[in-house]
Amino acid sequence: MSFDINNSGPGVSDFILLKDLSEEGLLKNMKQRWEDGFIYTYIGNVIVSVNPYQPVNLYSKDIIELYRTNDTRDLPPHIYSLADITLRTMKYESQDQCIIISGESGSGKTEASKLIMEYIATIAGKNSRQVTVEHVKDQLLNSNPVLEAFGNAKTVRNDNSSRFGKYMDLQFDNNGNPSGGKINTYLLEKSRVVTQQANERNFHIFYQLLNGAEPALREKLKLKESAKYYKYLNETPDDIDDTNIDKDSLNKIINTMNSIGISYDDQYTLLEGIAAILHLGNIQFEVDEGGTTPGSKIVNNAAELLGINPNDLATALISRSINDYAGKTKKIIVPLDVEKAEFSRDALAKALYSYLFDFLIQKVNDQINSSGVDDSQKHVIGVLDIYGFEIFDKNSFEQLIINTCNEKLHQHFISYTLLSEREEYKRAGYSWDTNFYFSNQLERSKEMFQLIESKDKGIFALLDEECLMPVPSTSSFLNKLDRYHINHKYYDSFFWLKHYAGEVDYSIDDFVEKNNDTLHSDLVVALHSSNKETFRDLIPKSKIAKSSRVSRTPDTLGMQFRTSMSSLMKNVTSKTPHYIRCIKPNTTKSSNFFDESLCLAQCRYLGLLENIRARRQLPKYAVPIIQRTWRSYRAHRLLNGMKRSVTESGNDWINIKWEKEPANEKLKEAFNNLKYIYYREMVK
Ligand SMILES: Nc1ncnc2c1ncn2[C@@H]1O[C@H](COP(=O)(O)OP(=O)(O)OP(=O)(O)O)[C@@H](O)[C@H]1O
Repeated sequence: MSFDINNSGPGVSDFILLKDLSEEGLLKNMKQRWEDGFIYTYIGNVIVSVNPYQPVNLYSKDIIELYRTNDTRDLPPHIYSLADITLRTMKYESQDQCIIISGESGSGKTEASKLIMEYIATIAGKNSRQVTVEHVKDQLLNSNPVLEAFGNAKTVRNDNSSRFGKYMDLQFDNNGNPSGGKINTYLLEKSRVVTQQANERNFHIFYQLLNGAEPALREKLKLKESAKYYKYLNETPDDIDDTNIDKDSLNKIINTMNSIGISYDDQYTLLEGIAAILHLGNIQFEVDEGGTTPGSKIVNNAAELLGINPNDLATALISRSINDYAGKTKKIIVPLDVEKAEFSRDALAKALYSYLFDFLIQKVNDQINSSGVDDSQKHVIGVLDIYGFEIFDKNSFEQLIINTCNEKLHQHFISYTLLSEREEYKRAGYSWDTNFYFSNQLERSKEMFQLIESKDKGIFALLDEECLMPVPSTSSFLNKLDRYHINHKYYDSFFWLKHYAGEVDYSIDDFVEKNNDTLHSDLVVALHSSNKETFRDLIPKSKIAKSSRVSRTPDTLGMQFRTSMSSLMKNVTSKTPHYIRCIKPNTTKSSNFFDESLCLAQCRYLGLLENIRARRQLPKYAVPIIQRTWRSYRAHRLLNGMKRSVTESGNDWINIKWEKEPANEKLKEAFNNLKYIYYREMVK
């Protein structure tokens, strides 16, 4: 289907106009539009996007130009419209903005974030110093394939699934021209480095390196040419299909790293680290008279690449110093059995990968962060592309973390977007009856966070407490959960949580292990003894400091998660939010099958129907939707507090009459440009 400026598609292009306000009505409209190639539909100023699973002719410079120069509400619903509003609001209100893209894996979040960036990069620099703008734009867009190589993987749900949350600030100078960007990442799925589910792959870069490296590079990194030789990669029967793609990809990645200014040395460090991880994965432990020993040749390979003395690496893998609490300040060395040594090895591989990932992000940021613009002169548009709610057959610690993060974003959506809007209407003198769904949801969120996060008896706190025990165990953790929460209405034993998006049965057996899954101090010390400065510098300073102390506070995964969540929420809540809700139409990546029950489940947990209902409760007079020009935009803001009444004009547009006319001429003129869409159905 090609883009037609005058065709907004079948059904209603804003769900608020639905005649049949029911789940059936919502799905019918969504299906009908999707089948005809209309993948976008509004709910007021939220965009619902349904993955087309095929190339669509909706994106081009010409179409961008249309959205830039027209009142976007006169055009078919489009992600460009949301990008345009965001950019204008940032410019004209001098306020930081944030676009939150949510939806489950494969629903199109990353594609949406790229489209937003393209739109902004294309139009933001109009009439400005073109060279700088082009540079920033290239840097921003080019960083994507590199981040995807290290942060994405093939999963059963998506061939190119982001296994991390990405928050990108697009920075602008005072004139609204892009001046740079900054990327923050969250919740990298480190466990994938050492194990993957059937038919899934490790992060792309491993295969790209193995299949794409020239013989000389492969020799330097001591790598064989196929994924099948590596334990961390060998669970993927369909790898062969991807070999050629991977081969080409490494060249592309290297070219892109060159183009965004990542030095040869830094690139080599990244690849050396990746190779070291592959060697680590092949280390097997045996038991002889002296206790556990690792296979020496492989240890040598990994140690050499990491610049560590092989004996130091081997010792750190097979033994561990622990705090002697009786003596308060002493550490004692305990040997590890094979299972624990394997655990240490995997912990090192995961930590190393996440350090390399952070290193890459820092290098990209060094290149895209705006220099020469002082912070007070910067405005930003943040784009958040993060995992959606997850319910699998087996839900582990990672799902608890991801789902808690989604609880936070859901709470933010309700409290910030809908309630703050209600307040705005109240201030303008209109009443908007309390919406029970939303007040209930807020109450529910409060209770849920009490259950999950409360400092003393919340789930994460109890888990940390368990991890501090001399012999932590799943059953003792479960007993604690039951003792404190068995009567909680969102909790049930063994252990089950009632999230806003559905009930999730968590497999608790490896929670303790996973929560404790951080690098033990001997491995930190070993890595820090590297004779290669870059590897030494990879380790966060706080880790190094902690490794030299006796500490009673565990540095658990849950704790790291809470810290990173609070920084994410701080970032998001300080900005004006805009929402894109992505829907995945089926699980087979098909462009012609709309799976109604799958879509319904997503509509439910995204709260789409309730969102529509809330919007329909807005005052029956008129709903200001969009601003035609800068002047009318400003007028809208200035006139917002004035009472107004409306008369029906017989079509979708209304005449508005202000009770008090604006005093000054300029405003009057602007006022005449002001356009309001009228929701006929809402006038009873
Ligand atoms: N607007 C679009 N036009 C065409 N194809 C699309 C569009 N959006 C998504 N797709 C297709 O769907 C695939 C999955 O989309 P995407 O990677 O953006 O999902 P995601 O929600 O980011 O998934 P994950 O959470 O696993 O990273 C894309 O690789 C692409 O093939």
